[in-house]
Amino acid sequence: MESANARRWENMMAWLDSLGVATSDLPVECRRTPASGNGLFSRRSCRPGSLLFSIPAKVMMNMMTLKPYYPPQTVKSLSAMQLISMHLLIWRPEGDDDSKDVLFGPYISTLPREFSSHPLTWIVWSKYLGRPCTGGEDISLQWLPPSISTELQRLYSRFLDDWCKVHSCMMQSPVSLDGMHRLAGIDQTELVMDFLWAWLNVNTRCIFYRLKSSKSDPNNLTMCPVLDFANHSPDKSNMHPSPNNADIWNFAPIPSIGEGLRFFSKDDVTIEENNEILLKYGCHSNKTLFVEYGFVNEIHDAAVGIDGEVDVRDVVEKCFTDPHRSHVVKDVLEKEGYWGDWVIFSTPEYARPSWRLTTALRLYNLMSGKDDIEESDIQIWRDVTLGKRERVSESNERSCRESILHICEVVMNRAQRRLDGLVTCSQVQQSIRTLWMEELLVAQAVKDSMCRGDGF
Ligand SMILES: C[S@@+](CC[C@H](N)C(=O)[O-])C[C@H]1O[C@@H](n2cnc3c(N)ncnc32)[C@H](O)[C@@H]1O
Repeated sequence: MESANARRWENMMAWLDSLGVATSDLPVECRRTPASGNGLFSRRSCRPGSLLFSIPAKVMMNMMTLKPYYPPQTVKSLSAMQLISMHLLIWRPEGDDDSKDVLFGPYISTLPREFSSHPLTWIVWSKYLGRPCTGGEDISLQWLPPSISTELQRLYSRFLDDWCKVHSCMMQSPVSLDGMHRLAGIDQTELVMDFLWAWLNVNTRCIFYRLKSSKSDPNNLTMCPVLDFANHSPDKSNMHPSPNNADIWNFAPIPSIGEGLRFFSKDDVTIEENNEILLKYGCHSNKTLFVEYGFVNEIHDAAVGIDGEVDVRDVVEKCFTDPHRSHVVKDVLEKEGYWGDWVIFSTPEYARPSWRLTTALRLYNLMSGKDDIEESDIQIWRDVTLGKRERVSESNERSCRESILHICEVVMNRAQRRLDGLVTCSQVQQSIRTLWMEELLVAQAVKDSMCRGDGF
């Protein structure tokens, strides 16, 4: 590990020790990985189901541990995401220095110092600075598949909403922390860039942590030292958190900051010395991984078929060429809850359009050649959606199959063109290639399935 990283890790260990967390015998440590930044590695062999490390509640950064240090109206008006991001904004380390936060400084100092390879950075740079991101990848946002761009715009809106909220909150009820002096001297654009750094740290590192009485409360999240060095693997994860009482009994934790978290090796896995400790962040698509975390799962063996999906909404909307028919179809689909979220997907076992996509195409094709749609026709279509009948008609099914084939052709052609154009390959470009490759392979698999006459 580079010396700065090693020193920051050691400082965090000393800080944890000072707060009563025994770290001298910790079986894990931070090391540099070839392609995933820092990672967590085992210092010795760990038996299946053994405790790897415990993180007490008081060293986690979340709404409850930050609450005592901010005015009540600030805490009340901000979400957990916003409050933690604001705290990081205030205490962002300057240059290569350590964070001056007396509460969480040694932890904050271990966080990544920049996010130039994260796609949200490219969008914020282009909007605020009017130029591509430097010091990282000169990647044009135009290279991204359309559904990724749409999702990235949504992330950008979330980021902007949080920034507006934090900014107005800091204006209305100024926080009297020493760290505010640093912010007073910087301009607005720099401030947004600092908030971007803070927000991306929270968004890429926060985990679910029960703090509220409702399980689905969005404020049930925390930053967790040590754990947040763990990288993701979809199929080789060897660690899991153990549920605590609040999770098991489904109530807000006592005490209010929670009981902390304990992490175990999986019951069927022996972790050998020097193995990387990996978590599964969730069953996320590559679209989500790329937009939220800035990386993708590699495609390992395309020959056996891939687990993948392609959001084809933009292609479908372009297929809806007849403006009158499209308008009526959109109306019905919106009313019945079937507008958008249309994907084709594949697994090694099968490939097909999603039910929502098939449902939309059935309705569109039902209207083929008609100026208007009869309620009785809609009822037939509705009966299919409700499982009361299998199909609208044989010819409607054939037209849908043709529409799906057309969608696959469009997706394959544009993916191939993009892949031909993306020749130089940095790590970021490799991720973008993987996104296009997934589009190509999934569309090919769905096309093959349609040509074979498989049901959908
Ligand atoms: C919780 S942090 C993990 C620690 C992080 N690697 C670091 O250097 O601090 C999550 C971030 O790690 C990186 N990451 C995690 N798993 C990865 C993987 N399988 N491949 C590439 N990058 C990964 C991504 O940048 C992601 O946003």
